[in-house]
Amino acid sequence: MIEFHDVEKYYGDFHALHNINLTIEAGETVVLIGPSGSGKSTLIRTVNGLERINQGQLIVDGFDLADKKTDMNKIRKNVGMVFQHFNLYQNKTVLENIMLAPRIVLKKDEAKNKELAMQLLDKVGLADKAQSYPAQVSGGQAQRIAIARSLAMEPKCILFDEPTSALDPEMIDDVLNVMKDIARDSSMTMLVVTHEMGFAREVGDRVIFMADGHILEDDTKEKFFDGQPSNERAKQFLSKIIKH
Ligand SMILES: Nc1ncnc2c1ncn2[C@@H]1O[C@H](COP(=O)(O)OP(=O)(O)OP(=O)(O)O)[C@@H](O)[C@H]1O
Repeated sequence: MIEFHDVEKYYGDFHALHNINLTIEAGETVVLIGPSGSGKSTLIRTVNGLERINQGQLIVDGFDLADKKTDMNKIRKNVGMVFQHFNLYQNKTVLENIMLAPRIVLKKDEAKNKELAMQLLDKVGLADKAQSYPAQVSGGQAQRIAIARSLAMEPKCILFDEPTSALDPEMIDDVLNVMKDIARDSSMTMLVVTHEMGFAREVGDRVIFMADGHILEDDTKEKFFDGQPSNERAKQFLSKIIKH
């Protein structure tokens, strides 16, 4: 479970997150949307400690992230992240990319590590790429490998920061389908920043709309898409993105 209580985040003088209060239950899939610069990335990056909060309380899986004594390595083991750019190690095979963190961080047994890595590659439809190098796969394939790499740590929660926005259009669906599979696994908590409203409609539990560092709307997807958001800016944003 993730709990934000009165969270504030500043970058120097710039107030990036205002009074964030939010509870995300284990297993939920929450989609964050909003205009550019509204604080979506900042918010999800606080969950694994990539950005520290300045005020308030943020509890992730029982750990208080505002407490300087909290061991951030424990958080990062439980909270995976997939970025817009996949950042695979170019000089390692696809299989090695997936096995690296569990080997180093979890000290996982080699045979078990390899078994899970191959299962995950199969899950993302790329078992035949195990011995390839990142330069030999497409962007969409690289992103699916990055997702498998994140899952190999067996996290309880996974954060996605615009995972499809750097991809060619024909590759987006393959990545979204992998993400939908993960979302349907009720044990995984997912926070997803995306403009893919089809994803939100199909597998999201909740939709959060942010603007200027504020959460202006936090609805079930049914209320957000079918019942209309109550916030005027959220309404305008929605009509714009649905049109495109
Ligand atoms: N490291 C940083 N230092 C200073 N300002 C930052 C930093 N990171 C983000 N910001 C600012 O904080 C605000 C929120 O940025 P953030 O990336 O969280 O927004 P976003 O909603 O994810 O935007 P986008 O959709 O464009 O990625 C923006 O005004 C951005 O310029």
